[in-house]
Amino acid sequence: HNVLAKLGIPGPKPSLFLGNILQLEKLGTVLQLAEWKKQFGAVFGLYFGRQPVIVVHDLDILKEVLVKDFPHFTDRAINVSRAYVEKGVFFQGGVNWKRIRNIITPTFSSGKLKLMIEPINQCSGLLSNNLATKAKKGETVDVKHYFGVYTMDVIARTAFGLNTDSQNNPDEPFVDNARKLFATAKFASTANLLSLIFPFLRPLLKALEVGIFPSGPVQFFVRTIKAMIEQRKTEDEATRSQRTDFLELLLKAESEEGSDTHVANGTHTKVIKRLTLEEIIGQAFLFFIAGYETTASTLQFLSYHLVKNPEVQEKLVKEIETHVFNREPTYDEINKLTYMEQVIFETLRHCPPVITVNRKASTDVDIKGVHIPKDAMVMIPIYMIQHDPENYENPEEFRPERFDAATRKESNPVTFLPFGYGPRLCIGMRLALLETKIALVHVLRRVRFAKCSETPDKLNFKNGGILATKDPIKVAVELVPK
Ligand code: HEM
Repeated sequence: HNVLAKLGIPGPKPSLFLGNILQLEKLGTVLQLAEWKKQFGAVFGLYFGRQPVIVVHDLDILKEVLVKDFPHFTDRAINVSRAYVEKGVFFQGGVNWKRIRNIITPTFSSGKLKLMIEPINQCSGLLSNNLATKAKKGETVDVKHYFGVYTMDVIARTAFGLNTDSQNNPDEPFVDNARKLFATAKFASTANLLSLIFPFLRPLLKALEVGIFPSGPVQFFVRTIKAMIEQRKTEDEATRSQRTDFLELLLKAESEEGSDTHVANGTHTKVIKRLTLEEIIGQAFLFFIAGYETTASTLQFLSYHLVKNPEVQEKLVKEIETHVFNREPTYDEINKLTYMEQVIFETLRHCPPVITVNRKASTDVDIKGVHIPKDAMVMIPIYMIQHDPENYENPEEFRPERFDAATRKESNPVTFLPFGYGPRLCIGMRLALLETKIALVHVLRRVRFAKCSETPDKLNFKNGGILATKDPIKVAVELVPK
């Protein structure tokens, strides 16, 4: 606990075993980080157990960490310790991260996304029908629930070719298990705390299969993915060649031949391009969890902002009416909805679903007078950066114009980080934007979001690394006359 002070990096006093974890848990990441920024400035240090963490708000330093010095900051400092899950590209580091990332990148190309338009339109059609039914009954809506079942259906169809009907089937196990995964996933789980305080316990915790994610839902997803893979292997060539989902692309990579040479610190390593079965399951699991919660949260916060800013909702509706006639939107039409993109970006600025991301230094690095020691974690406080009045004037106001083409051109890209930045940027970003836009086109043709007596005046966030409100966000939905 002297490491950072010796380097002249100020910060709150850590407690003996836990460091500063309990302070973050008690006040919540958003409020506690804001408090410390006021006290210690743009760069300060804390400890997760024994792990030194340098929290950086300085945009120049961040750019170096995320882009220019990325070779020294490729890894995240996250310990998931659970079979299959840890193989997901999000959790991998170094050579393995690069290999898996290269293999799965084509899965999210524009060509592949175009193939997903049809299933996403189908899921969005169901979503708008369900919201219209609620409107007819005059009932209020828990928006997270409706958008959560929508994003689960989208990911099940686009990633696995599964025709789940989470939107109409309240017992659909995918949604139930995904919800449990996030409701109980805790950074401050006993297992995680133990592994931070006593790093030598990590192999034992791994063997015992304990980590951030609860075991029941993880086992459900792993079992389901394994069964889907087995099923695919029994299908004939013709059936499989029709399949265009992510799982099929991952399975193709299982039989891929060839190798690449990876060069790091003057050492050449031969890297096999192929994915192992365990790695395929890891990626498939990751797509489920990454694709569900984040996009559902975005739609949830967006509808809340539309309720609070009716003029934005009307402008959005006008744009939809101008560009997308009364039928399923095409890929090109979706790309013309520039105001909608501004509204989505402003939502992601105001309410980034992921509050912070981290990078771990693989060697000692000096950036702008700050010495970052080997193995220290650099924390990128996304929420704070996007709410800093130096980066955005009156940051608490919802103003989509901040993202019009001219203003964006002038702005520093490191001030907008909802999908991260640099070579480890979110791989599903374009899919997330696409499904958000298609959902909005369908929904706003049928209903408008409006305030009800249960709509909160102010969002009240829970503790944790994912931005979630303490109480469900409820709004009214009003039917658009035909
Ligand atoms: C609005 C929705 C989403 C948000 C806000 C979001 C946010 C993020 C963030 C902040 C990161 C870390 C980036 C970094 O470290 O620089 C990330 C990584 C990732 N995301 Fe997303 N995400 C979203 C949707 C999706 C979807 C739909 C998928 C896939 C189905 C996905 C898959 C991934 C993967 C695989 C990574 C790990 C990339 C790597 O480590 O190389 N995300 N996402």
